[in-house]
Amino acid sequence: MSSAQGFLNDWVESRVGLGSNISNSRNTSVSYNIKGCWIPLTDNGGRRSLGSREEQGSVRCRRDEDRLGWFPPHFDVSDRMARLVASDPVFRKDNRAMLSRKELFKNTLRKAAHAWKRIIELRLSEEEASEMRFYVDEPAFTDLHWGMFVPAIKGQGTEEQQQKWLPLAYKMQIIGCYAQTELGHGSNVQGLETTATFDPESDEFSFIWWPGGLGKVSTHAVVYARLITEGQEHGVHGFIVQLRSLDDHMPLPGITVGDIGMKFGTGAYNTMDNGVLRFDNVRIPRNQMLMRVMRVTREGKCVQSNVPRQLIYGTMVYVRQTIVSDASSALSRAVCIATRYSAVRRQFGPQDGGVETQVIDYKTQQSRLFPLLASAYAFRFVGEWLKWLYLDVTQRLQANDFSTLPEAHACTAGLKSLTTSATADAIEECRKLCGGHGYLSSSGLPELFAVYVPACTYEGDNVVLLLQVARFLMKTVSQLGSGKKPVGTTAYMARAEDLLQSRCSVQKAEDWLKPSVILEAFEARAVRMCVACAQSLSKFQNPEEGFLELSADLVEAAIAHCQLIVVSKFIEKLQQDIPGKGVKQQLQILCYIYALNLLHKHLGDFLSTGCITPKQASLANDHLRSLYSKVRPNAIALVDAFNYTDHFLGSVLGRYDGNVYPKLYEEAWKDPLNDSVVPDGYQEYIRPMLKQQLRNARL
Ligand SMILES: CCCCCCCC/C=C\CCCCCCCCCCC/C=C/C(=O)SCCNC(=O)CCNC(=O)[C@H](O)C(C)(C)COP(=O)(O)OP(=O)(O)OC[C@H]1O[C@@H](n2cnc3c(N)ncnc32)[C@H](O)[C@@H]1OP(=O)(O)O
Ligand SMILES: Cc1cc2nc3c(=O)[nH]c(=O)nc-3n(C[C@H](O)[C@H](O)[C@H](O)COP(=O)(O)OP(=O)(O)OC[C@H]3O[C@@H](n4cnc5c(N)ncnc54)[C@H](O)[C@@H]3O)c2cc1C
Repeated sequence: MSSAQGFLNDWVESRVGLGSNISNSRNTSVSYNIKGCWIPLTDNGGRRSLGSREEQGSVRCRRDEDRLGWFPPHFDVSDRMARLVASDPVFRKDNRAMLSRKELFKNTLRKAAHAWKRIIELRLSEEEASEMRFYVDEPAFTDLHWGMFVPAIKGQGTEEQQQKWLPLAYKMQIIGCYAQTELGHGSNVQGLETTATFDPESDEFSFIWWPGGLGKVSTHAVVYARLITEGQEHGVHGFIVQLRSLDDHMPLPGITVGDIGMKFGTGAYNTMDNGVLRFDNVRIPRNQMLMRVMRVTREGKCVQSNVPRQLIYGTMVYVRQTIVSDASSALSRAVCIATRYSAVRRQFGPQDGGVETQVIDYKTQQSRLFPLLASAYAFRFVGEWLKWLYLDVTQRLQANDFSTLPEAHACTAGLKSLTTSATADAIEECRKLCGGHGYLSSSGLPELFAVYVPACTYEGDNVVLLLQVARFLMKTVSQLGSGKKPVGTTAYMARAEDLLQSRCSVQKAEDWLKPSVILEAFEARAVRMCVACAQSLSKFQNPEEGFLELSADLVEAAIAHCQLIVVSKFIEKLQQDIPGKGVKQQLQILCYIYALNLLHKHLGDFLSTGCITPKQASLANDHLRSLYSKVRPNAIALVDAFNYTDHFLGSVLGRYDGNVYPKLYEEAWKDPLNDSVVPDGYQEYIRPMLKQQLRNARL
């Protein structure tokens, strides 16, 4: 689909198939784009009060007003959508923490309906619509409709089923959710208790089920249940089930559906109607089972297709891939707030009464903040790469090549886990980096944290996902001697023998500036941890027992492997042509910071596996410290490059103009508690208490 074409028409008309599973696949490429472009710093136009040091930098983010040269196409779209949303009063940021659940939810419905109206009116492309959703910045039922319901039908439905359901879904004439998790089973999908029993008499299924899904909006769901025909079980499959009437939105007979109640935080993810659903002998036609993987005949016979069973999990692979890019967005947002505020905030300083020090100039602040800045870039690049990997695997699947599916599963699962855990921790760290004001709602950080943390759980608990990576790695190690060459992200394991013996060549701090040295240290660490786990596993008679016993070590090995992927994709990125004066050098510095900070944080792994010596670790740390000084002059430019509008950031501390204190003061007066000078409850509680004290004092 070209972005010039209308989003709605194009989606409806496009030929559906597994290969079109990625929403913005046509815009995906192996190369990377960053939102923003760089030119030598000239002046700051007097617009900002973020202190002075950053103005000494050699690079600076270009904003709309100084368009001069190269812009990645994605930047244009993203920038346009950011401004469209920011200038539309319907999309104004409510103070979500202050709204009741009902108001919150209704506001979300209003915004989602308005977004859809604008998408149609403006004939937005898929990429534009997706950017609009991003900047509206409110979790909504539409995420599940477009992000899971539609992909589930595309990935698991037959051509016929797609032709029937997708046009309805594309026009939003039906709204769907992804109903897989039960009260008692989430991670263990094969353990789902919901059953779909085929009844050959009536050509229908019946269900009993308890989901996490959409409690108030969806008319339809893809429900996952264990298929039973002729008294036999045939594993978990997806079924399209209508939940509510398309006339009056009432639940259909046999269906009990509602919201599961308030979740973590105020505002935050409570804009979403996560739901409870119960089926009592609900019957659906046979052809509403998604049958790409397995077909049930009119007589109730199961016919397996040539597509692997694992494709039933395909929607999760797709969404996990999108979650990695989202991690970079959430992280860059928090880092943008913390970095700008750190340049505004001054504490302590010269004893002679001179101006106090900007907190961003403290080495401790830099050592906490700059690795997070580096991670935001690292996750962006690995997210782009993962999109490419996903596109590649879907194209191969179309051609009946299933060989890269296990790797795609391991990469999406592992990187989803790594990036969401790091991002959730980073948002909280950014809050602390902003001191007391970071705890204010108006900093934007508390809500960002509350909205973001469930990403560590949904789409697969992060530990459960790392155990999937570990299984894949153990399989790879076990095949090393068999002549089967590891490929893709495990290709380095082919050099296992060398990597088990290798000695790090670093002798002085600058030696850590060689990408090959860094890569080899990370490869050696990952191989050694994997091989050590494999050796320990081999001592168990029962491998499953061994896997359970060693699971904590296996998770560590999986993390080492995933960190290697992120580091290597960052290094690969730097081998490409990167336009803009000084840009590549800055990215190089961030890449080293990302890698050396990981090395510092996981020193135990590197030392205990003998990959590096204590002396080399100390040199790495010396070098890391010196890199912070190189980032400092460009720190503000590096966060401006994310090109976030103040509307999107929703943070007084992260304002582009740095005008923090007057705005904090202004914001405080907006609180409903300040509507009256004397608070409600004064007469009832405070006055009697004060009078009592007075009486006691007189006695
Ligand atoms: C404002 C309005 C705008 C409107 C318009 C906007 C337009 C916008 C356009 C686009 C918007 C897009 C938005 C996207 C947004 C997305 C938002 C996301 C919100 C997320 C909400 C949350 C949803 C959920 O949580 S859904 C439920 C998720 N559940 C899980 O993740 C469960 C986790 N568990 C599992 O995955 C599995 O059970 C398991 C893998 C842990 C275990 O499986 P099991 O079979 O029991 O075990 P195992 O034996 O280990 O595995 C068997 C073999 O299968 C392989 N395998 C496992 N998983 C996969 C896989 N996924 N893919 C491939 N292969 C897999 C495994 O390796 C084994 O293989 P082997 O070879 O036999 O070893
Ligand atoms: C905000 C939100 C939105 C959601 N949206 C949806 C949705 O749209 N559709 C849907 O179907 N579901 C949805 N879910 C459900 C979500 O997918 C599950 O909660 C998730 O997959 C985790 O499963 P669980 O709750 O069973 O966790 P559990 O598996 O019960 O995890 C509990 C603990 O046990 C540990 N654990 C579990 N298994 C193992 C193991 N084998 N080895 C070691 N440790 C283990 C985990 O690490 C974790 O610490 C949503 C959840 C949230 C929070």
